[in-house]
Amino acid sequence: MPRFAANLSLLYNDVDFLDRFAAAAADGFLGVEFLFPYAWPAEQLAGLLKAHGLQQVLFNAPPGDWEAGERGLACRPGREAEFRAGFERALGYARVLACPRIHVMAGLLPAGETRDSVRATYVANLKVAAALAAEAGVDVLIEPINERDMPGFFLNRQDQAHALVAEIGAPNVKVQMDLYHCQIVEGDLAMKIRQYLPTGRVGHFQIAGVPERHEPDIGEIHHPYLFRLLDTLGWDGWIGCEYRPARGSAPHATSDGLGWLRPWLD
Ligand SMILES: O=C(O)[C@@H](O)C(=O)CO
Ligand SMILES: [Mg+2]
Repeated sequence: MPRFAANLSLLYNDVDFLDRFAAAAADGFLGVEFLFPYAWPAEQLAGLLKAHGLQQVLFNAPPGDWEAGERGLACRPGREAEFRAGFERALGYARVLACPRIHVMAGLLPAGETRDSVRATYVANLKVAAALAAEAGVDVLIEPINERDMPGFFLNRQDQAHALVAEIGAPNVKVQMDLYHCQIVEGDLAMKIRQYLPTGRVGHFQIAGVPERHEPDIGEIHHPYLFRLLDTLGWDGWIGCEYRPARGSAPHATSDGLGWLRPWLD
């Protein structure tokens, strides 16, 4: 049976961030993920996880200046020291939160650069992150993201991600297979899962309805088929619920829209 984690950056966003842990636990989630924890002390977040019986399953390394539009530093030549310092900060949080994986966002292509011209920078940065993470027993995840949501993002396709994982050559670097992005960029989700899951190089899944990124039962993907497929293929990791709730009304919009999840929680 798939295990579902609530993405606390997108779900329960009609309550304060620190109240989302309790809300997720009350809805039956056993795991949570979020984008960035850095506005709060790690110990405070660890206390909330413990109080509500939750596991932290994923969060992101610092992405550079998010407010200024940056979406990761890994592919940015000249930012290597900042990338490393940010990743070390993330590892500190991972230790306190007992979180076994960190997502490293690739970043936007700098003006005048191409995917080929920044590839060596990206690979070198990921090798550094992988070595640091290995000492802490943590996996480093890389996520292909669609360019409608993030124009100019370096990493967009599953085949590109798996080729990079092979080139980086570290056992703790894996792909974060977000089926929402995968559907928008490539489609053919079931066949992609069948192709990549047996490689052992998929470290996490995420889901949302396509194209609006609302609940998984809104839109063009039939998720129950994919959940059964993941079960059949023996996936025992997590599926992050990373969508913007569209049903119900505040302060219960997320809970009101969880009808799709209930059959899978038993
Ligand atoms: O899919 C996404 O957008 C996220 O998983 C992420 O980490 C970057 O926003
Ligand atoms: Mg995602």
